[in-house]
Amino acid sequence: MSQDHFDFLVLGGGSAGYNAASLARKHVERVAIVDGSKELGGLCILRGCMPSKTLLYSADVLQLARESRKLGLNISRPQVDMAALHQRKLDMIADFAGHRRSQIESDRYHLFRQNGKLGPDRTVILDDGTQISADRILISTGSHVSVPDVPGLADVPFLTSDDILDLDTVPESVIVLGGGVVACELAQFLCRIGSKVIMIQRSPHILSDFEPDMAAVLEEALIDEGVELFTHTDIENIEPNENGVSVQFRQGHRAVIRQAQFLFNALGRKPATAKLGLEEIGIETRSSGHIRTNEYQMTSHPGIYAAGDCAGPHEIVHIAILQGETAARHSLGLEPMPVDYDKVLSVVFTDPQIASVGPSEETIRENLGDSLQIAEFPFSDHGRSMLMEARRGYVRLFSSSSDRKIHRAECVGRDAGELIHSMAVAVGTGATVDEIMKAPWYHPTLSEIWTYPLEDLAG
Ligand SMILES: Cc1cc2nc3c(=O)[nH]c(=O)nc-3n(C[C@H](O)[C@H](O)[C@H](O)COP(=O)(O)OP(=O)(O)OC[C@H]3O[C@@H](n4cnc5c(N)ncnc54)[C@H](O)[C@@H]3O)c2cc1C
Ligand SMILES: NC(=O)c1ccc[n+]([C@@H]2O[C@H](COP(=O)([O-])OP(=O)(O)OC[C@H]3O[C@@H](n4cnc5c(N)ncnc54)[C@H](O)[C@@H]3O)[C@@H](O)[C@H]2O)c1
Repeated sequence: MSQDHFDFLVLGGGSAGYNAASLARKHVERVAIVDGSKELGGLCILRGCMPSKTLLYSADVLQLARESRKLGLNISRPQVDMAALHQRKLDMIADFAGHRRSQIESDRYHLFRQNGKLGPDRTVILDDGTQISADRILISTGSHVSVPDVPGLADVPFLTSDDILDLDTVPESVIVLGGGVVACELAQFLCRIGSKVIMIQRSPHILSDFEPDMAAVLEEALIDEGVELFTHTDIENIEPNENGVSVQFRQGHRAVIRQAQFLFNALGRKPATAKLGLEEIGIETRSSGHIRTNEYQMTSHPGIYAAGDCAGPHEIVHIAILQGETAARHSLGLEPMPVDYDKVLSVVFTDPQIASVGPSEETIRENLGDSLQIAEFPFSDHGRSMLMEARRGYVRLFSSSSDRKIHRAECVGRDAGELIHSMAVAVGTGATVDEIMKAPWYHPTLSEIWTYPLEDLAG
């Protein structure tokens, strides 16, 4: 075998690519990782999940301290120390990234620190013109911030999530464009550290991919904390002014103008597929730019797979890893399970947190028809959440009178991202209400809240 030919090659060494390479390396000798980023580690570690959750956790503690009087405590003037917060984030990320870098740079892999594009016959052409090839290739190039066609947006300076995660001072005021996951998590963070935050969302409610009831709880919390929230808007113009930026928009018949020191573009991400030469070798993409794959992550080109944000349909790390590993397994003849999104698990790390598992409510209603049974319980009536003063939110279960399985679960409230996992086990394994009821539930825990809707469904 030639020195520049590999058994398995990943183009992009983030969550999808690295995990696919790691799995492939257990079965074949020559595995190549091609990644041209300034720093190795991928979005999740460097500019996504880990830095954002590091900062959000501190902001949650700050808020708890601010609300401590409710708990009979007197914590005077809690406030953020931005220099220390920023340094802690840098240290945390350096640690995670260092670990990943040592894995990728180990002699288990052949690492090429350049960007690449696809050539004919399963070749990859690196930036310096070198050509390498492989029996199997995984495209896992991730995504970048999108700049949609909003009037004026392309002509004004704006911050992205990368900039917010790297702040070492508190911005005086920020207009957040969008109401997706990034917008909600980071708008609350900005508000809690002391910025005046104005949020402008096009859809009728924030988190448009989530159920309206879930979003409503968070909207109320954001407004109570001081975020000025506009939903159902239509942006007409964005322009710079001497103090920063001004955004002109309509909300119904009302014309509104808001100004702030900074604009934060949180209008979503686009797959990083434009410069890969996909069209030239016949790899199909969707209108969104995502690479079209089947349930084994195979593209339209034999021997070439795609996984993670560049393939979609979800931009979530555990899905990127699952897709990458499925591609590696399939390409090596290891007969993986096909990837299906029926049991998709989502968590939004706001406060209250928002979490769900299973198909959307609309799909469940279609699938279950008259057999659908729904039961719910509010945090405001549950002993543990009451004593924690965590009264916002609810849990809701969707079952069927015919198979008695738990098909979907929703949780909005304190630690929802942890609480959802017991129901993720139920939905993931196809457990029935009666089977889950047999589990012991400790008193008084937050988890115990699930027993109320379970008992209702059990009749
Ligand atoms: C602010 C923020 C917070 C997030 N929080 C969460 C969270 O809490 N939980 C969660 O599940 N998800 C979260 N996500 C989403 C998650 O980070 C992504 O879904 C995930 O990291 C995508 O992994 P990936 O492997 O597809 O891409 P990436 O990790 O982006 O990896 C792609 C790699 O490919 C490289 N590359 C690109 N083009 C080329 C090329 N031509 N040649 C060679 N290399 C190339 C890039 O440099 C990069 O290293 C968050 C995202 C953001 C922006
Ligand atoms: N907790 C987590 O798991 C987590 C955290 C952060 C990000 N992520 C993932 O990262 C991805 C990116 O998140 P995001 O929030 O940047 O994107 P998103 O797609 O979730 O949200 C983008 C928002 O911008 C709005 N928008 C888009 N184009 C617009 C336009 N032209 N005019 C007005 N509004 C417009 C959309 O309606 C939406 O509300 C998501 O898929 C998300 O799953 C996950």
